[in-house]
Amino acid sequence: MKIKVSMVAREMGLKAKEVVELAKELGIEAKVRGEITPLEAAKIQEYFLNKDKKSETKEEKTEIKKEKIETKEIKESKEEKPRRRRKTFNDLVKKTKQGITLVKRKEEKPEVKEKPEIQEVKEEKAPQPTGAKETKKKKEAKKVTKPKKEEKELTINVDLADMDVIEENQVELLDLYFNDISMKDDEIQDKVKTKKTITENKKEEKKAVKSVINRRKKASEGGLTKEGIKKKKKKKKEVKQEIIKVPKEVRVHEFADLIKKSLEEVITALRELGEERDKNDFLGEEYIETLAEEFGVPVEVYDPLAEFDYVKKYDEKCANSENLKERPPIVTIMGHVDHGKTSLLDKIRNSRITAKEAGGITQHIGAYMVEKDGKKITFIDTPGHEAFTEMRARGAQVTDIAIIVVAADDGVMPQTREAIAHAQAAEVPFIIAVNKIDKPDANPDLVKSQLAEMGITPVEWGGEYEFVHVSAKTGEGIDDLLETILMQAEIMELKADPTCPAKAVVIESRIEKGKGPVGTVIVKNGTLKKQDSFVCGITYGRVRLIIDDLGKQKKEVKPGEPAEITGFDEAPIAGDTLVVVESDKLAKETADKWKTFLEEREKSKSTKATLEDLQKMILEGELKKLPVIVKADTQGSVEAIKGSLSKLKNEEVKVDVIHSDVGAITENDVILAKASEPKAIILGFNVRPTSGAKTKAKQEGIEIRTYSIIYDLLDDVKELLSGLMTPKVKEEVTATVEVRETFNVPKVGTVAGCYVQDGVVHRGDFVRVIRDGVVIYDSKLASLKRFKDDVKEVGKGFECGIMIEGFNDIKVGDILETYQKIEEKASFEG
Ligand SMILES: Nc1nc2c(ncn2[C@@H]2O[C@H](COP(=O)(O)OP(=O)(O)OP(=O)(O)O)[C@@H](O)[C@H]2O)c(=O)[nH]1
Repeated sequence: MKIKVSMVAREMGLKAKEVVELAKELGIEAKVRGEITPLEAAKIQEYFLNKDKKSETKEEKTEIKKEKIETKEIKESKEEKPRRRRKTFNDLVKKTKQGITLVKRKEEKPEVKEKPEIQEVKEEKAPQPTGAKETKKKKEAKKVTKPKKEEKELTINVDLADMDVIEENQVELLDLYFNDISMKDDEIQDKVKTKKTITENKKEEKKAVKSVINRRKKASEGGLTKEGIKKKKKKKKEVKQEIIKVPKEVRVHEFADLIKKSLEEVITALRELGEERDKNDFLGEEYIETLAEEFGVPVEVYDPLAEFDYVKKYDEKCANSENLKERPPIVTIMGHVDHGKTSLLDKIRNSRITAKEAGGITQHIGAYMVEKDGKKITFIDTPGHEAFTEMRARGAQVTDIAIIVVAADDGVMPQTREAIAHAQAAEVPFIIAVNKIDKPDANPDLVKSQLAEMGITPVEWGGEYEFVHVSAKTGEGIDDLLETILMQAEIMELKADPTCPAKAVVIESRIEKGKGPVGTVIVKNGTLKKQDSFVCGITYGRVRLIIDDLGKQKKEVKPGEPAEITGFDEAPIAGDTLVVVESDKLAKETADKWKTFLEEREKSKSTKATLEDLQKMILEGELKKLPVIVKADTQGSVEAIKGSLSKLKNEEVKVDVIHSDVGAITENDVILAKASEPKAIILGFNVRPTSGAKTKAKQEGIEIRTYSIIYDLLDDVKELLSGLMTPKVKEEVTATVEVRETFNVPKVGTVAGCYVQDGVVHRGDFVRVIRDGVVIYDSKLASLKRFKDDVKEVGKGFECGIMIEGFNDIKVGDILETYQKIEEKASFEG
């Protein structure tokens, strides 16, 4: 990738001509309207900064140390360039998500506190290079990404070599002062994988639920309400009361039991908050807290998962590791049937064997490592996206980089699209390996244009995706592929701390005669050693044997490396995470707790339907989109449906097509739907699910809907979206009541003697107090009586006694307007 001189100039606050002159002084050839490499840009900038520094030093006539100068510059740049935008975490996320970008960010300097804001500059689209030039450019670009001593020595703080393509026409400079760039690699990885972190989701959930509660409580606002007084009084009592521990996921009836209230009381309290829930519904954390306050019961909400989640505990413990070291990338190969996935895996493995470990016997353990230019790469030996997504669905994402194999003589096929959808859904960057390039009818350009149509544009066409021409038969391009993988790994800065206890992911397992349960694991962090006690999902054990992919016994496994281990109590499940713990006892205890937790969670989830889940999520502000998978009989239908679905959106909800393709609904679609967060709904047009897909969908609680008329499909989706939208609340006035007398009842409050002028007053109605034509209070009826009896309703022309919740200042002559709130299902207009 090259950068326009004009753009470099703009970034430096100079004219292009001045940049050309600086370049000349450095012996770099540059033209005002020309382009330079990021490294050249970096050199120019450093040179310029140093020049500047010298002149400053002269002026001040003081010897200032280099670091000080840097700090000063930072401050100055902050003052001088207020337009600069600070690099945000989202930018980092964006960066890593976008497949291959071309350059590596440099080490940041954590001690520097000042952070200049970064300016976004527009880059004109690079012209599409052709032929030999194209290859040259690519090579040049690649060169820039390699760790160069020269680059490492640079002390400049804003480095154009750190430029990163963010959007097609944009180039952004990384802010090297941004402290978070020093985030541990695992953190970055984790954050990248889950676009929204759990904490973010929590915050949003809390915010959303709070806003629902606030909205619905609006009626009782405006002064010290009875509830408020109640709360204050009860708070005093709380001091003496025992704190009740309530699990985060609790049903209404379980909550009632825990706080020793009747189910009726809890349901009524919820209703008063505007929430219609039945006994089996789950309460959100916010409702638990609000209800507890209402009842004056001190509670402590705890997350049962946190107690059992050994992986989370491990991550917390090892989060601030200071011994991060580069680790090998973990690669999965995916693609259409017969496009050469297995052949490619074999070729890569054999090239390693023949070249390096001649005589070594390849052990098929489910993963293997190769070395290229002194760096290791781990390949997962099970090609295909099923295993990849199954693992993700189990919460473990082991793959760092995916290779999508496309046969050059066959082009993009359904499973190519599927594989891409799976990688994209998992936010795993991918490289396209255009295979069978040796074949006479190979047409790599066709593959490129087919993928470009899907938005997967090759780098040489100005896009972001690396395409590598390979032949699994002749071995052509394999080196290039490995180089590209390493380049991507470098961008991702995959790091781990080998000094920590190990965390590994199981990728395969089996029971072997004489050895017992055997599992292949890939270590994600720490070093796994013989005799380590571990927990692994619901199983546990102690590492007895470690065998590598060449069949050799080993004493330990380092981060990024695969190995087969024995010592499990039971066969582990692929996708489960193994974590080393202090003792066998703790390992067993943790595994048992995990098992209990999973069983409980399974029980509690079993009554929840997908749609209900979605609806609840949207009500709680968690969900803004309805994830769907579209399968249809022809490409034309797929496009038409996708086009129409994309238009179905409003400010609250929208459809998110996570995958679409021609053909029957398969088990893979179900797996993908399951791995989506939240689970996706599968829409079939003129196609049906296979029996395997039907069974799997039933097992996994995935909804499949099939249609033969597009309008029916769209109507149904609109209906679903309507169901997911927050219901509209309409007010309906029930009566107009005149206050004719007031009575002060000691310890009870003011009772208004009223006459119903119009309509019918109901117990439980809301009420507005109108004095001299102005609404002075909005609340609810606390009681409705005829003479001394509580009544359900009082009609026009009758007298009644009314008390208003939280309001005693009622006066003769006040008019009460009673009303009801009617929830109307929102209707999606689109
Ligand atoms: N000429 C040529 N043939 C290849 C190449 N790669 C694979 N093949 C052939 O293509 C066929 C399919 O290759 P596989 O490696 O089995 O393909 P796959 O994608 O693993 O297939 P499945 O495992 O069935 O999904 C085999 O006959 C291979 O010999 C290649 O680069 N060139």
